[in-house]
Amino acid sequence: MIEIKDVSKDFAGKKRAIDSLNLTIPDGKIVGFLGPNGAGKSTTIKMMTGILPIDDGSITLNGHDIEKQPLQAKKIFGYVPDQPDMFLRLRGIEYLNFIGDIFDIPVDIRKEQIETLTETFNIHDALGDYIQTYSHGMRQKIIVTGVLLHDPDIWILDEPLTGLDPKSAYMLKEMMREHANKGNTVFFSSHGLEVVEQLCDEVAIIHNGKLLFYGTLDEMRKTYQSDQSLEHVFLELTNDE
Ligand SMILES: Nc1ncnc2c1ncn2[C@@H]1O[C@H](COP(=O)(O)OP(=O)(O)OP(=O)(O)O)[C@@H](O)[C@H]1O
Repeated sequence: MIEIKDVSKDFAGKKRAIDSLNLTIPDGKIVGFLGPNGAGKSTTIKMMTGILPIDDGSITLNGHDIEKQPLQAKKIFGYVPDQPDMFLRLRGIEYLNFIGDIFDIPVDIRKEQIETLTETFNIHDALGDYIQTYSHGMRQKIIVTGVLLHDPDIWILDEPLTGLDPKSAYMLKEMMREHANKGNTVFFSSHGLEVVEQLCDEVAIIHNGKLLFYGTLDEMRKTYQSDQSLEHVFLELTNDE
């Protein structure tokens, strides 16, 4: 479970990026995080993962405060950033072994998992290459593989499906469902409303740093007395005019 309590964030000289955000993301569900460009999705995710400091409020992951207990909190989540341009000077296999080392994954289990996951995502043949030479989708897949390798309870994924080929996107969606069905937390941001409609148990919609809606799609339709698609309600909700 992720608990965001009264969180605010300001960047110097700009309007408030996140404004008193309260959101509890439960276990056992896939929760989609939606909002127009600049709404505050990545900023929220970066505060959840300890990349950005929180100005006001607090965030806990399975009870561990990300700022007060960063090591405990960081052990239990995996994060896929929206821009997977990291560790570019490492070869794919070096990156995965690095993840294996920091999370103490025994070498035999690690080897087997790397084999299976990279075959699934079709990047096995590129493991000896530098990440620098990977395409955007391949970079995403190596980071997703790293997350799956250490098998954290909580998955936090920032636009994980953007840039993935159809088979890899399908596999990742299946894995997300399986992970949630086991009682874990899956939270992901997306601009793909159809994917969210198809995959998520609940959605959170943010706009101008404020939460506009949180609940199931059925609840959303009831609240807004609409039998229309998520796209329709989303556009209505986030229309500033
Ligand atoms: N490092 C930063 N410095 C200054 N302003 C920032 C920084 N990061 C984000 N912002 C601002 O915070 C607001 C929220 O941005 P954020 O990246 O969280 O939006 P987003 O919902 O993830 O958008 P997108 O869908 O385009 O990825 C925007 O106004 C953005 O300009």
